[in-house]
Amino acid sequence: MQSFPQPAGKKDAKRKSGSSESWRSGSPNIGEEMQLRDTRSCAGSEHESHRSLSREDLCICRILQGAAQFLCQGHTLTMKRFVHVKNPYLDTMDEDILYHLDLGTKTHNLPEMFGDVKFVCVGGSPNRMRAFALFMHKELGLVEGEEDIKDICAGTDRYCMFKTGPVLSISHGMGVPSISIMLHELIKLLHHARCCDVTIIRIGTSGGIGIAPGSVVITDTAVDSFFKPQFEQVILDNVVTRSTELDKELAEELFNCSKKIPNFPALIGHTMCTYDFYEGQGRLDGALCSFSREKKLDYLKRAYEAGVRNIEMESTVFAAMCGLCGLKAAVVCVTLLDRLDCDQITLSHDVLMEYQRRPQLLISNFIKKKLGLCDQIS
Ligand SMILES: O=P(O)(O)O[C@@H]1C[C@H](O)[C@@H](CO)O1
Ligand SMILES: O=c1cc[nH]c(=O)[nH]1
Repeated sequence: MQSFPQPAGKKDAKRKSGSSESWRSGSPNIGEEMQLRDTRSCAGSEHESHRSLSREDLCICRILQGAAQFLCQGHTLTMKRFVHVKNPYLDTMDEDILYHLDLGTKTHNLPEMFGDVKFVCVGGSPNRMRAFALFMHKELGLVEGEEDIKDICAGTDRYCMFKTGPVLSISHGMGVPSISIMLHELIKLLHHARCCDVTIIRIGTSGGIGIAPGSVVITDTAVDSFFKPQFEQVILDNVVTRSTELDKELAEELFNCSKKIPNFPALIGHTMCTYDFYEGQGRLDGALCSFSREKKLDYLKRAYEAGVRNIEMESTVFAAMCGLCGLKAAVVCVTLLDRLDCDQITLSHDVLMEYQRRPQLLISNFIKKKLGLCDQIS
């Protein structure tokens, strides 16, 4: 059974313990969730319902009532969506060292360095993420020279990070453990920097199933090796199941964006995330293989029937963590081969580079559209 610690002096907000976490993107923190529920119950009779509420609850009620009045008067209320962490211990820490990023709350002015970040793009390879930052820099028409785009995490060789305008580009290495460490520190970084309305997109490579190599798959749902939309996180000696739903509206928006790029093969589908490139993805060419070609094809065909169009190694934990912390998230991966045809990646270097640039082009167009630079769509 999982129990969440409460920092001293904080309201004792108990959450249902268990192995499944249902709180999702944009939903309030554990404590906030309870306050809002109370708030809704006080809508009918102010006097009656306020009796059982604390001063904080009353305060929130008044803010919501004010907002409701504002809306009734015909105004549009835009709420900022902050990045939230779900760890009460963080508040009690004097300093937070983001070890693998070589950044910290005492050594760096994180709000000044990152406060304006609106788009975070992540991908496995450091070179790809550097290339993406340079490409974005040009596409945004920013004035400073390329040489100003330096690796912010140069003090460590674990990950690299580049910033151009409101876009942050970060490498995450290969596989769930590697991206998960990066995401813990990135999410804390965005939180410490008080970033709001952040969209995060993984731009990666993958193996396709039943689609032409070079296709760009925009993930609607990340699934595990059993085609389930979930990520199982082992916490102490418990398995906690987290949802891997991604933002469907964002996926649609990206798909619509892709239609405007000439000769751009893109589709929306499920993405399967595995813990291994070889046996885990049903390859016959690893150092170990204990299954037949028939078994492999049967598995991949069942994956296709379940809606899976590509396989990679990070999407489930990415979707789960971003969802829990209030980040609008998308996964956009190009396919390098059709796994129903082969296992080895035989693309020439040039073709591989061109394929890898496809998700970058789509995301660059999307970001420019969001920033109102539509006339500059490539
Ligand atoms: O973002 P990348 O291209 O690194 O994603 C996929 C999944 C694994 O990390 C890696 C395997 O080649 O590529
Ligand atoms: O087949 C592939 C290709 C790229 N990345 C993967 O995880 N699998």
